[in-house]
Amino acid sequence: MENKKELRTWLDSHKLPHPLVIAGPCSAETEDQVLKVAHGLKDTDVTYFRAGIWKPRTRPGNFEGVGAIGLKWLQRAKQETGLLTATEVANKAHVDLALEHDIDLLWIGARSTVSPFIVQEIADALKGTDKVVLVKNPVNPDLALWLGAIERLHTANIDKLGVIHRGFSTYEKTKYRNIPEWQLAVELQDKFPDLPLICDPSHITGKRDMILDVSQTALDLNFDGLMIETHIDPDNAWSDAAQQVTPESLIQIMQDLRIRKETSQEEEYKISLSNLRAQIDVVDNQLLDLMGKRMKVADSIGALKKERNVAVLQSKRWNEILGKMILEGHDRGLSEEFILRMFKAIHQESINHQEKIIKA
Ligand SMILES: O=C(O)C(=O)C[C@]1(C(=O)O)C=C[C@@H](O)C=C1
Repeated sequence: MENKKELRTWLDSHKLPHPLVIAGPCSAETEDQVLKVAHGLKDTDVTYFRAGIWKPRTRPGNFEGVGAIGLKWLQRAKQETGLLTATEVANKAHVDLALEHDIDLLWIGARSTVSPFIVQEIADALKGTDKVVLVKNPVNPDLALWLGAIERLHTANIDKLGVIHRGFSTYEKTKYRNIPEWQLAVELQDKFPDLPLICDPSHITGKRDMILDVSQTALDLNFDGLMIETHIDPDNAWSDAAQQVTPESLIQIMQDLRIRKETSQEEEYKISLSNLRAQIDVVDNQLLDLMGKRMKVADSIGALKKERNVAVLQSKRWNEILGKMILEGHDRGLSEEFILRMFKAIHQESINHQEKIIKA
């Protein structure tokens, strides 16, 4: 599959003066709840009203969605508010029911994107549909798997496509529910600049007070839209209570977000930017020179270890370096997360260099 301008047509046809907004409750709970949220979102920046009808839950025994009856509530919400409708589908039966009820936008969830069998089943069921179909990233940070799902839909003649970035599962405890790994979204934009890219800050953060911040980062990275879980009474929601916001908060978030232009044609801006970029180029070259030098020292250590028959990995020394660099980095305004990533990569490269020498 190749990038093409037409991938954006469905999004551009909305002619929005702001990012696309998809909002609504994590789960449809009752008809009254669905309609109240929808009315709260009427006449706002929201274009698509979302609600989960079938909920994939990590453990059994939790609320798993109201099922097909909720699709009727979505239809009623559309009639009463004019909002287009959206829901998640995870198999052929869901697709058939969603199409029967004329749902406007369907998305494939992160737990389905990991399974090529499921994605293919959904693509076959959707063949040739004129509905919008969005694919959430797989739970693991695998760009090829994510794009593979898009390709299956594209091959099934589905033209109105897009992706949703909802972050990635990790065993490590972080401030996020699902870590954003923004570089994957940046890589995806490099490959498919015209494929609409939506951010789901609700699932990335898991906490409503972080949603504005993550949404702003997404817009700063040229995302085309946001999917934000919105509930009339978030604390008492039947699923994902901590990450839902009220319609009023959503309106406030949209007001607080700064929408920046992709670039500026002003001469002064262009001159300042090119000066600064020249400085970045100089520093990048210095960084490479230093890395090259460091690896030469590692080569010498490798040769010494070979001579004395000593193991390459020296955990004590390595942990000392890490601890010291985190402190030094902090003094220079560098985050611990960045220092860890950078030095882990440097350490790995140093080990690779030494291995080469020891095995020679
Ligand atoms: O100090 C060593 O023994 C090294 O081999 C160097 C180095 C490093 O690159 O800093 C590499 C591997 C060890 O695990 C520890 C540190």
